[in-house]
Amino acid sequence: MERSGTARGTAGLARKTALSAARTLGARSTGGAPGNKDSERRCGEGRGGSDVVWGGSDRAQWAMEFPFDVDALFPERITVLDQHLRPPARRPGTTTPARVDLQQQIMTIIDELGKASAKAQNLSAPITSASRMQSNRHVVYILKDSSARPAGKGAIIGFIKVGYKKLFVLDDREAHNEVEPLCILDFYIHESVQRHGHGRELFQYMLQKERVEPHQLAIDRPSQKLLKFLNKHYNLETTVPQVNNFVIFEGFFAHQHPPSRKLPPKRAEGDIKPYSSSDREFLKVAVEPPWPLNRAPRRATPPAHPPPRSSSLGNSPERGPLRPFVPEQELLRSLRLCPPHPTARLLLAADPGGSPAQRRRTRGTPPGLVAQSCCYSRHGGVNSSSPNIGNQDSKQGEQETKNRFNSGTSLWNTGSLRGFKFGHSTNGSSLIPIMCPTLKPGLRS
Ligand SMILES: CC(=O)SCCNC(=O)CCNC(=O)[C@H](O)C(C)(C)COP(=O)(O)OP(=O)(O)OC[C@H]1O[C@@H](n2cnc3c(N)ncnc32)[C@H](O)[C@@H]1OP(=O)(O)O
Repeated sequence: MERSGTARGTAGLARKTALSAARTLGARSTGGAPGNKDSERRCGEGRGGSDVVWGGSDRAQWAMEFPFDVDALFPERITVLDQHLRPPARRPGTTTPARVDLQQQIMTIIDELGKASAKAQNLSAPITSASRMQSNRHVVYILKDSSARPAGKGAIIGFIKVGYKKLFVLDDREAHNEVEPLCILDFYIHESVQRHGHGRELFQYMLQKERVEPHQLAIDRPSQKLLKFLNKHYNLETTVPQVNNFVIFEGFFAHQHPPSRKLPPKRAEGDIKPYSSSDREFLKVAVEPPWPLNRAPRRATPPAHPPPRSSSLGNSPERGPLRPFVPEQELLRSLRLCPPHPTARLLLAADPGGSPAQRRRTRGTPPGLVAQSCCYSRHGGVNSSSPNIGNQDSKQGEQETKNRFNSGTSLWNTGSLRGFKFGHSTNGSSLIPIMCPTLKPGLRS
């Protein structure tokens, strides 16, 4: 009996929430100082022309309303939630609904905040949701509006989500450092109350609770607004260029006390992971690389979404989408299995017999071919500028190349791609990489 009652309650709540979401992000953007109804006026300037109510009072508070009592759910002005999403202890004397209902309410709030934040940042999908919270060790700080009770239920102003992440960051001498700083992962204040100091209040509270200094933080793809915010309130301006999506500021390496844990010293370049996983990775565009790299197995299939953010400042956020790193051996294996590219076939057809010219070049391939510098081209194709062209009689080179790939056929250079040189066997059966000299972690689109 009780169960079905709870289920009905949850379904009712979900229905209400869905209705509400259809109106304005699941939570009604409503505001207005209590007792200030006369000065209220409706306007369509809110998000998506939603039912935002504007008030004329200086003390007017605006925020996100929910169809349940947010004020009772979150007794404190700022509530801290971890992956367990445990409802905070309620004020004495308040009726206590079933725990499952309270948790459902918390999940609704987080989901709606995540959607609102994504919309504010032009992200194709929320990076904050109840389910993502439950599956990560992140912490969310939620700021409620304690003064405005337009419907007697309180309202939510915004949130900040943080979490520790292992990152590979470059210092100002471009040395790699493996660290685990506290990262700002998502941050949002409702549009109607931005630039009222709420962001600072929340940020400051988080800094105190987490016991960190602003310069010790890493920021996951900060927006322009956040960069300005950090500059204004914390004098954070000069960034240390990175090859991943995180932004760190000058001073990050100055104090290596916790929570930024410096891990063992610089490794050989090849051992360093090419990027540090951002919470926004899953939003990235699946940029199809030219064949044959597009045949390489991927660890994750990124959804085909538009770029996660259009406006970002600094070095790291402006970089193009990163792709999951394909281990070298895996890549080589898959490349050997790849069928020849149609263009390669055409070239071969136009230049029958694997092209004597090509063969001559191949014969001239010196041993140095396998250690040329990387000359990445998105378009691949024939690399006529190869410094190897013209060295025709180096049998030693040919032999070395043959031995390297056990192919038994001669190779000609068809181009280079992301640190790999590609050669095509003269029987046209496969395009294979003939070098991978300096697979630099940072050299991505
Ligand atoms: C890792 C990430 O989470 S990146 C995503 C960050 N979030 C967003 O961009 C979502 C949209 N923006 C927001 O939610 C808010 O503007 C926040 C969270 C960035 C800041 O919260 P606020 O309550 O507005 O900040 P607060 O009032 O304390 O400080 C205001 C300062 O922030 C900066 N700022 C806030 N809004 C803007 C804006 N629209 N344009 C430029 N700067 C802005 C300015 O420095 C501003 O000072 P100013 O008004 O004197 O110019």
